[in-house]
Amino acid sequence: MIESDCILEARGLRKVFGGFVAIAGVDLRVQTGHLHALIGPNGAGKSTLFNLLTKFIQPSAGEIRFKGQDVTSAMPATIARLGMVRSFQISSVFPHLTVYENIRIALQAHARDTWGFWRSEQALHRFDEDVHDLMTQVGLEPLVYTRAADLSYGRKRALELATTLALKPELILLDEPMAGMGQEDVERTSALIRSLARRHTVLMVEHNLKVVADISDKITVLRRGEKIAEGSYDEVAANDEVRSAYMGGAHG
Ligand SMILES: Nc1ncnc2c1ncn2[C@@H]1O[C@H](COP(=O)(O)OP(=O)(O)OP(=O)(O)O)[C@@H](O)[C@H]1O
Repeated sequence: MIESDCILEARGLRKVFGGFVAIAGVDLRVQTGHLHALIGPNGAGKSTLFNLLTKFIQPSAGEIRFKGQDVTSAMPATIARLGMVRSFQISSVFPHLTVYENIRIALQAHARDTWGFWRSEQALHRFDEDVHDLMTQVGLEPLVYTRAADLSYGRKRALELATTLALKPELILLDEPMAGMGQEDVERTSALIRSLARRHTVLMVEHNLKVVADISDKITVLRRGEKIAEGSYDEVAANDEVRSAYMGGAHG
């Protein structure tokens, strides 16, 4: 049985690619309200585990439960409807539309999915409050009429996050949210993710260990498809196996 404080649980997850064991029977528990990071050296299996959890690929063995429900065979769209949403992959930003329009379209898409209406201009104003709320949450309020194409890289990611939040997720999955960012954007984005984690559970794969140290509640460390450590940053950083995995020259 799954305890109620655990929003996502994987048991014995295994993925074999043509004889190569990429994930070798991993157990993972993501606690409700946590910002949980998945780290490990290159080739450790982070992306594979992430793709398994978000149902982009099917496990060779094992079980995945979201809010107690078995989603091992569910499609990505199904788990998204249940409240587990992967950002930066599912959400799409339209470059020629403004920040406001992009967020409103995401809200419309979600509403249509749920209710099957919202067509008239008048009805669109029903979204104004939610658009405003989401823009505020991700710090894009001053850029309401800026086209997505004209935003900095970090701001674009903030917009993508807003369109993810429009889907009303309970669990947000972030795949290397800081990838390709300069220092200023990294600082802004990590503060943003930390603030989102006050209202949502977040599971992220992230290479930037400073960010992971600064904002995570719990960290799972993978190496060669196996979980080698789990706990707070201080706990995993003190683990001999983790230290030797990172001293092997690979980065986080
Ligand atoms: N589709 C696939 N077919 C065959 N092997 C794969 C496939 N996907 C991943 N692998 C292998 O599984 C192992 C784990 O890869 P994965 O990309 O999950 O690691 P990672 O921890 O995300 O690495 P990185 O930090 O470099 O992104 C690697 O050895 C990789 O070559």
